[in-house]
Amino acid sequence: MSRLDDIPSSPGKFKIDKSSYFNRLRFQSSPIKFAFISFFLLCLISLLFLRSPPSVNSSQSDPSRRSLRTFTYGGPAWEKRIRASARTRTSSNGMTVLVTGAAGFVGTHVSSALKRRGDGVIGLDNFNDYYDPSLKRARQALLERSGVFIVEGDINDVELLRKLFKIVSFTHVMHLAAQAGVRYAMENPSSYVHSNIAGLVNLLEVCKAANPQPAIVWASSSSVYGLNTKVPFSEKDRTDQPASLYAATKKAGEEIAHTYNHIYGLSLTGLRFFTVYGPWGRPDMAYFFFTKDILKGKSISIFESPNHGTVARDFTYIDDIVKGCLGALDTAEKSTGTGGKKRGPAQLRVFNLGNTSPVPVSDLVSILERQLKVKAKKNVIKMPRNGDVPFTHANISLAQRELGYKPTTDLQTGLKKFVRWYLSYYSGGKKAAAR
Ligand SMILES: O=C(O)[C@H]1O[C@H](OP(=O)(O)OP(=O)(O)OC[C@H]2O[C@@H](n3ccc(=O)[nH]c3=O)[C@H](O)[C@@H]2O)[C@H](O)[C@@H](O)[C@@H]1O
Repeated sequence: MSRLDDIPSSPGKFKIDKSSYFNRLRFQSSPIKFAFISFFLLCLISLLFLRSPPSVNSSQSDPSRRSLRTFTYGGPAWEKRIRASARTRTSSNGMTVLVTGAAGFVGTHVSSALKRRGDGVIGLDNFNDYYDPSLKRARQALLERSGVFIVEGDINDVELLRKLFKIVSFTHVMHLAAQAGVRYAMENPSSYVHSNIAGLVNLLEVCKAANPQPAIVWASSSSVYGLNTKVPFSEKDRTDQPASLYAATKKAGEEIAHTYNHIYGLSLTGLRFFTVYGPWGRPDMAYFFFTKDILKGKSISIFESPNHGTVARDFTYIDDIVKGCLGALDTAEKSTGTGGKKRGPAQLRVFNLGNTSPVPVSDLVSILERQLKVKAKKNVIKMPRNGDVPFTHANISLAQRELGYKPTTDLQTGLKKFVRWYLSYYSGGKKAAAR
């Protein structure tokens, strides 16, 4: 029984009055009818508009829950900054590199190293808030002082990418923009698909259509080895058992790279980074937030594998990674296609960039304790089912042979540099870290 039927007095009359009123509206007054329908449609459109994802220059959408922002670009002053930043110092054989994710940890260091040696560099970054964007802004300011301009935009923005390729004839793309982090993939899976798969495809689409096509070097990850137990991890080992969605998207990226190399003749080099750390690092990584928490007197969780086994990582210092990136750019052959058509076989490579000496996480904590001169409040727990793997260990002989890659910084030395930077960046040490 509907609630209307509960009305005790004259329900018929009530109903008759109501229907005759609507009958009058429907059949006798077309202007009122028109106004009523228009108002209804307007409300519906507004509702749909408000519910749809925000547009970025109206050519892209961002399903990530974090990056709800729009970008503005264009104009003669903007183009002038791009041209200035892209200028090479050594006019003969300098590269012109588009660095995506330039305000990120590795992106900042690579951009700065390229600029220092005279290459032309244009950065691209969407400045999302996966971690404190003010750190990204500080890195941007650092790069600006050395003459690197970062364009604010997303790799999914096809119009922006086309525009950049129209203004600058990039010889290389160093693709570092990605949704990083292993554990966050369980919280926000779509951001990984958006950046690491859709974004990569979008970028490769623009690269394949460019004339000339650039050579592309991009960041894969040690996480592609997943549950592989054969150590040290070699590029020939199986990578078909990813333990996290993050790893799965990086593995997918390697397959996508194969496709674009095969169909369009794009020169592609994937670099499997092994837990990169150092100054200007990522606050979502363990060594970074352990430092912060130790200084704040907060307890930290140290994971252990089943049967009290240690969890270890082949921690790799940022300067060594930068050398590997530059080595990959320097040895990258030209793409063979033009304007979307393949003209011959092109280079396709994958390299491990690790340190070759895994260190237990508990040792990492001991080193931090010594350098911070503060005892950590340790909470040893069984590794949660969060996508983490128990250990990583790189075999780097291929990168050594082909890129001249030779890591020289051990964890103790690298962490010392990180801690020095951390304390000076969050000046005031303990006090500032507690902010
Ligand atoms: O090598 C890689 O490819 C990956 O390296 C890191 O991932 P991860 O090695 O897991 O680095 P952290 O998140 O800094 O963790 C380091 C170690 O600390 C452990 N950990 C982490 C968090 C925590 O609370 N406790 C803890 O013991 C982890 O299990 C891991 O063994 C990066 O976060 C990834 O983006 C990157 O792709």
